[in-house]
Amino acid sequence: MPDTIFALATAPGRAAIALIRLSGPGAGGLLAAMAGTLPQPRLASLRRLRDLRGEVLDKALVLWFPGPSSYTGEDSAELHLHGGPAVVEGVGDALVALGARPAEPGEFTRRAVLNGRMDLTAAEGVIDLIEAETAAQARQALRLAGGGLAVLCHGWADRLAGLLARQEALIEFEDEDLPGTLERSVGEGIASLAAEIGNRLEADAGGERIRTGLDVAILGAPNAGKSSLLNALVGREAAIVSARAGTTRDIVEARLVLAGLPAVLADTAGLREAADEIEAEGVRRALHRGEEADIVLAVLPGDAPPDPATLALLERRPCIPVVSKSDVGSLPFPGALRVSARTGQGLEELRARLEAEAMRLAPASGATLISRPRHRAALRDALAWLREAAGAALPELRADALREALRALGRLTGKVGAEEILDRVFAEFCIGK
Ligand SMILES: Nc1nc2c(ncn2[C@@H]2O[C@H](COP(=O)(O)OP(=O)(O)OP(=O)(O)O)[C@@H](O)[C@H]2O)c(=O)[nH]1
Ligand SMILES: [K+]
Ligand SMILES: [Mg+2]
Repeated sequence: MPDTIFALATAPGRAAIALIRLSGPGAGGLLAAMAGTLPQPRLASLRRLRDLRGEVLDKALVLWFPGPSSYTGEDSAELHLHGGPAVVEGVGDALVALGARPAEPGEFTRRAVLNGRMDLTAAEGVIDLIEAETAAQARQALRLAGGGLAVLCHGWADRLAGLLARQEALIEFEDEDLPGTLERSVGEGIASLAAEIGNRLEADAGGERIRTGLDVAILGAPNAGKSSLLNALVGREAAIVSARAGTTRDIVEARLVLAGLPAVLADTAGLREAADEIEAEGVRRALHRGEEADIVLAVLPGDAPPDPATLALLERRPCIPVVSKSDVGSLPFPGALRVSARTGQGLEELRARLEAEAMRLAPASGATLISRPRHRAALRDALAWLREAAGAALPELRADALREALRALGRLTGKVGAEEILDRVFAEFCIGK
């Protein structure tokens, strides 16, 4: 029998209200012991809560959610306490004395998954919703938490199971006169399923970026005005600016939101022949960041000829060329945006360009469901096995491949290999959820 667990579900510290949740077979007994009697299910009741000695701990709103129609699927309760640390501690102590134990991070949602109240992808949506910093992220998380991916996967798994059953019939009754249409229909079923999964993978290409946000890097020669540009874009003095070349030696990060997506804007050390090992490390970090970033701003000072290192960078990867210091010079450069951190000229256009790029990389329509590498890997696996099944030379091999495709979908929804995958997923959770 599972333990009865409890946790503070609201943020710790002083607040108007602190919410403690309870879940497990002992939840009803605990609630009755503290509140006198069990209140009516799902109706808020005002009760005095007492400890084992009968001492009043708080006057609180309590809710009773008998299983299985609760968040976790178990008997559960909520205590809406006055939000002082002493009240919360007193109630926690009383719950422990009555036999409950503090919950592990994510343990409530984990129980919900184990009790079939939601699948693993919906649980991930719950974490994402808690972590969401922008509207686009929240929309994506809500769709996931609402079972958007789960419903798709269950539909695919059902069809796959049907195909597998027909394929097995083909094997079992090989000598009998099964209609050739059966074999053909299995083949067609595999092809249409593969096409659907493939389309979804393609349509959701930017889904992971919506969840993780975008990486934007500013690169260019020393004194090109990179740090000034960072500060101008984020509207504060995040990086040190000076007339001395080589001011920035390490990466300086600042956050901003682009078209509803969180982004990290990274200022880097100027690209140059380094004079010592610290400078060399700075340049190495800059170049590395430039390779990894989703978007690179290649800054060329408007009052000097373009430098070879920045030109080489522009050759190597797609960048947005930016001519800086447009108030003092206007180097002609094809396709470049002209900006001045000093006068603010061109900053609006640069921002618009960044937003357009962000939308191209991660369509923030909220229509995406694939939001993690785990989702993509499992669907790619399922797709690879479907293709294997389509090309299989023997009926037995085709059945094996279909079984593997079904397992891949099962890993995605948490039906297969649950424990270890659950551990990994719930490691991200906070306590009380
Ligand atoms: N006139 C003018 N000067 C600018 C502008 N932007 C930067 N500067 C000046 O250019 C010099 C270098 O600016 P930084 O922002 O430190 O340049 P950086 O590329 O970060 O330099 P390093 O970190 O040393 O590589 C400073 O003296 C700035 O005041 C601008 O838009 N117009
Ligand atoms: K500088
Ligand atoms: Mg700098």
